[in-house]
Amino acid sequence: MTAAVQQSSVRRADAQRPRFAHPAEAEFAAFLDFYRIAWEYEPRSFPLRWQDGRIVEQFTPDFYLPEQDLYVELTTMKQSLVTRKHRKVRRLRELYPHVNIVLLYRKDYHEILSRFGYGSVDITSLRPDQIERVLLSPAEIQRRVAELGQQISTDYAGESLVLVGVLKGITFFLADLARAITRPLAIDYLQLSRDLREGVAIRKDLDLDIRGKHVLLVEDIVNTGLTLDFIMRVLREREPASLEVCALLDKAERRLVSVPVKYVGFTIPNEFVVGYGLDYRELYRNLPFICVLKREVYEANGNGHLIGGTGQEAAAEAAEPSLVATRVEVGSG
Ligand SMILES: O=P(O)(O)OC[C@H]1O[C@H](OP(=O)(O)OP(=O)(O)O)[C@H](O)[C@@H]1O
Ligand SMILES: Nc1nc2[nH]cnc2c(=O)[nH]1
Repeated sequence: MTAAVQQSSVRRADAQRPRFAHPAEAEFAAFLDFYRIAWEYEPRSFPLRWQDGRIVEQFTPDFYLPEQDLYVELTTMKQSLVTRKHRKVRRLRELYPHVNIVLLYRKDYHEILSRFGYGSVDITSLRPDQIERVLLSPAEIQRRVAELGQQISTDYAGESLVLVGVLKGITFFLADLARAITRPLAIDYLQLSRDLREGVAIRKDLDLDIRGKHVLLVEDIVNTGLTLDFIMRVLREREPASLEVCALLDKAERRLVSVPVKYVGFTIPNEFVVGYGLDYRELYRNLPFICVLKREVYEANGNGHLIGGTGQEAAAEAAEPSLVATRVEVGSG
């Protein structure tokens, strides 16, 4: 079964956007949307003071970020406002010690990102303005990987399996998926070489004998399907008891060869993506989220940070604008 569910929950349609009391709030909401951080606007009021049993003062923080169970109150540099807000936040913390709240200045918006797993944006020399858009946040990836792990554990009940990862893009997905699967499993790796004249070949073969084993081939992304088709044919010859595929990302509209992908994390549009193992000329694998790069990042020739020479063409090809779609879907196998 493959269920396709629209996955734009954190980006709401204009009609659903609340009426913000202040432009700074609209700006903060846009910032959260860009990084695909879920938010609610003023969902709860906290009574702060009572008189004769009646509430005479209450505080409604601007935002609630459910993924971190965190309330955010925005503030400006205007001292009178800041002092009043500090007092309210202090009082709220006294009365409701279990409630997490931060008072946030505009200049500090980016600080909040580390709480949501975005700490590597700076250390990998990928500036936020080089990101066309964040396609999948760390939280979205982790939720889906957990679901895949559960489903695979159920499907392989009573069995053990061999996870075969295709290097190198698989690094983080395989590590996370393996820990989300509750069946006994072995892990092995394949690496391929690609040559324009000689085609695809195995550069690093499996260490394990997979004959009679339940093999789950794990890929970071399926695009044309040519890589997967080659690997499936090689592995089938070794007569495993079963052979299935789990791919984190599926660019279904790019498919040239039909390949059976039983478990799909996300069906994504035809854009060149990096992060969470996926590279552009060996960079950006360590981003904990998946994003589309701005064209100028991969069109800027001679960038001293870049390594290798094949990604640029792939990126340009994969980002063919006429084929760009705008949806991300979640599929379950
Ligand atoms: O469906 P296809 O069109 O064949 O493309 C999918 C392949 O491309 C990527 O590998 P890449 O060559 O980028 O290697 P890497 O994993 O080392 O980054 C990915 O890991 C798949 O193996
Ligand atoms: N990094 C990366 N590798 C790919 N291989 C096929 N498609 C992609 C992509 O979008 N990003």
